[in-house]
Amino acid sequence: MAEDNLVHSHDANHPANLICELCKLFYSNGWVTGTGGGISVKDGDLIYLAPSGVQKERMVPDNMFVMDSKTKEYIRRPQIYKPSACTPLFMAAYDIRGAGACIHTHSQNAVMVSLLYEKEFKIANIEQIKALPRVTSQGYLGFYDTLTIPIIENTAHEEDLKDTLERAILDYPEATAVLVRRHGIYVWGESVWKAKVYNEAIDYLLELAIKMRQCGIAPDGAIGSEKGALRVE
Ligand SMILES: CSC[C@@H](O)[C@@H](O)C(=O)COP(=O)(O)O
Ligand SMILES: [Zn+2]
Repeated sequence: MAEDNLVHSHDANHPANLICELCKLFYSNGWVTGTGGGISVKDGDLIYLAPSGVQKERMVPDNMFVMDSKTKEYIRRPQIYKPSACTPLFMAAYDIRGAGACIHTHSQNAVMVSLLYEKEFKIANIEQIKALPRVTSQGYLGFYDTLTIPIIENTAHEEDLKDTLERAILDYPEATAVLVRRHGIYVWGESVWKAKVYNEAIDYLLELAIKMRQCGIAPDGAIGSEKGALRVE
């Protein structure tokens, strides 16, 4: 079809190629196994989306949907597939935050944290926090800052998360991610590479927080508060 030139490129950084490459990487981290999760990339006025219900690590550029971000109409629509059920959630990150890419994972670290925390996840005083943006002002969080990620309730169907995800994005203007209880996480960024780094840094911090709690250390505790836990002097 004529629209094939929208997804055929020798450029490794073309969004259709990047979605396939990154989903393989995410699969190897256990983030998009069993068809769950995915990633969408925005390139100018074009939004690239994966098909629904497919093995995300086996996708090829030909499988990609392309949407016009202004009209919200598909300008490339592979007939044998439906677009990802995450599409309305990805759109929330594009429309409300002006994101350049949005990642959705079913990371077990995200699911575990959603079970351990009520309304929001917090972690402080850990070096990896410095990989995350301030969002409402220039620059990145500092070592002494607290990272906060809101948690919303899951719904029976992915697309029904849209309203609560949008509410959380508006209620937490400093957040670059939203956790979905018993489901996973949405992480977005200004570009595909920033979204990738934010997702990696957040997943690291979620995993660390689970381990800290297992050792009786509060992830958002003050420096030194861990002394009462397992530390041997
Ligand atoms: C294991 S099914 C998971 C889906 O319901 C959904 O949560 C998901 O993340 C992927 O949706 P998809 O429509 O395949 O892109
Ligand atoms: Zn999902």
